[in-house]
Amino acid sequence: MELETSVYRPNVAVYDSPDGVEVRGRYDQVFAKILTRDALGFVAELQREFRGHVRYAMECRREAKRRYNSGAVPGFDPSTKFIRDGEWVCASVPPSVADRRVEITGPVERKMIINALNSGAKVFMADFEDALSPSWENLMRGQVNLKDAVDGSITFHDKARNKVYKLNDQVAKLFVRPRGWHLPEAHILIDGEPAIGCLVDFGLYFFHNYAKFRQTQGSGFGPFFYLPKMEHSREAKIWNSVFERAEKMAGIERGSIRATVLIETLPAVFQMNEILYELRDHSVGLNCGRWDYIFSYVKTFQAHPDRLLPDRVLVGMGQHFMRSYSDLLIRTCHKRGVHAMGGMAAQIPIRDDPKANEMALDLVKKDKLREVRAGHDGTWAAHPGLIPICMDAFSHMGNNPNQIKSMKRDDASAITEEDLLQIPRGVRTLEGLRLNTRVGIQYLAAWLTGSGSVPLYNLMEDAATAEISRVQNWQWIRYGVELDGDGLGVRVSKELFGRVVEEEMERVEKEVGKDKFKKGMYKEACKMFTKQCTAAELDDFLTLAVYDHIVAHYPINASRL
Ligand SMILES: CC(=O)SCCNC(=O)CCNC(=O)[C@H](O)C(C)(C)COP(=O)(O)OP(=O)(O)OC[C@H]1O[C@@H](n2cnc3c(N)ncnc32)[C@H](O)[C@@H]1OP(=O)(O)O
Ligand SMILES: O=CC(=O)O
Ligand SMILES: [Mg+2]
Repeated sequence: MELETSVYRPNVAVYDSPDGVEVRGRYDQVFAKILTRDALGFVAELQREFRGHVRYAMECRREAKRRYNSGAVPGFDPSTKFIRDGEWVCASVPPSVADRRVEITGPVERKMIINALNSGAKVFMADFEDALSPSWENLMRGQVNLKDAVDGSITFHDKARNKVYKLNDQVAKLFVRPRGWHLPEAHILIDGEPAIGCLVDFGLYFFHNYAKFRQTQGSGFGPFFYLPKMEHSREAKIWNSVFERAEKMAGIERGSIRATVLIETLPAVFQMNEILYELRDHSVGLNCGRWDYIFSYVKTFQAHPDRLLPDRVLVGMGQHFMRSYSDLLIRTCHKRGVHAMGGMAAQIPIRDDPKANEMALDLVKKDKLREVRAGHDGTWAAHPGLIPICMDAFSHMGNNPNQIKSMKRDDASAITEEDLLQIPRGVRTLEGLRLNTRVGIQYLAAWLTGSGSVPLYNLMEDAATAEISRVQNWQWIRYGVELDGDGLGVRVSKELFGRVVEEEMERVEKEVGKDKFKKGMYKEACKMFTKQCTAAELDDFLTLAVYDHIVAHYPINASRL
């Protein structure tokens, strides 16, 4: 089916919602096939059953933040030592996803979904999170697209190129990543309050697709999910209960749904066993979400001026704390019988510069070889052009679908709290401040206009990478960091940052061209980014702080005419 959403027409119709549910997003006949009374009813049930637990988990995050801001550091929890030391394993890996050596990721856009499923990767992670700007249009089109993808009918007509896209016979296995627990969905009110974003993403997708997915993709298992940005096993426990509730509603066997948790916050690295334990009947591994992990390191230590990061470009997987995190993740997953997935290299193919392209691809190759040799069972690719390189690197596994049994990494059991927290080495420079600024502003301008992942300076940028730019700037300004490089002892201040912003905006205008600059949301993004970087208190999430700017409520009075 070709997706043709109707043109905006106010006051024509409203969604058929159950009691207590109000949809405030634009009405569209195509969206109405997703926002059915029964599907909304299921989302409302999830919200009512779990909202108290989610509220408590978010309060615990705030309490942990208060402790870190008073000087504490995260560490292993003595009260759950029995879980870390215990000899339990997770449910066995479903055969349909035993081999996940290369996973492509991308937002839930129609053409991207078809391209990703056809890309030759083993898995496609369809993203409602880091790679998606969560506007009503993007979210609802995403749901429509996924439904068409699961039932195999998805097509896309690129009118400019007169090219029709449809699925190949062989496609990647689909995983879906809902938003993190912290994000609300302002277009759906349940009992008068905004719905929890991830329960909307999960609930609607599960409701419409579980039966078909299990038949055509999961060989009796599924659907499959990726779970982002958790900080504690209590959050994994909520997901486990959500899965059990969904399985009960669908009348399918407990343990059918499987999920890979991203370990992408610093507190979560101390909870990997506990997270797997909570999800042991529904787990299919952990993944090194390296970009959010770096963001989380800065955020966790926002009040620790003795733990500042060097320039963003220097915080790679070679830093001791990053290597320790990935090694311990491999060891933990393989001990528990599940996949230890690698992460995303930010390089993407560079079309107009063969030499630069060769260097970028070489960096990707090295990163993937490091992952497979360390014992990872698979990796992420941001672009179809990277899949051959990733496949080639993971051919190191030979004919084995994964390394769960063969790479135990017992040596990594010696990794300590100090290893995981070790301060990364490197310089802090004016160029680092400049790069953070021009990337952060351009990313935000794209996000405000509906794009959640963009190519900038030949790298993939998404919400996680932009967060690093924001929080690093904030921290450097907050502590008046002395910059390395010119021997002048220049310190970062609001005034210096103000000049950098002005100069970088001029540069951006030149680079994108006056016309695009004027028509885009660069000035608005600049204002918001500057405000965030200079705020007295660090906002927890950039996308949460600016979310109101992409909320578009359907005119309530018109809808009742
Ligand atoms: C930190 C994290 O969370 S990482 C995970 C989240 N981030 C992501 O998923 C990023 C995914 N990648 C992307 O969004 C894109 O590759 C970008 C924005 C980085 C680059 O996009 P572009 O510059 O438009 O790519 P480019 O022009 O080279 O695309 C060429 C073709 O590849 C396709 N393509 C590019 N990336 C993808 C992808 N990830 N999945 C499927 N198809 C893709 C394009 O649709 C295009 O197809 P076409 O030739 O049929 O028109
Ligand atoms: O989601 C992945 C990350 O690196 O962040
Ligand atoms: Mg992430």
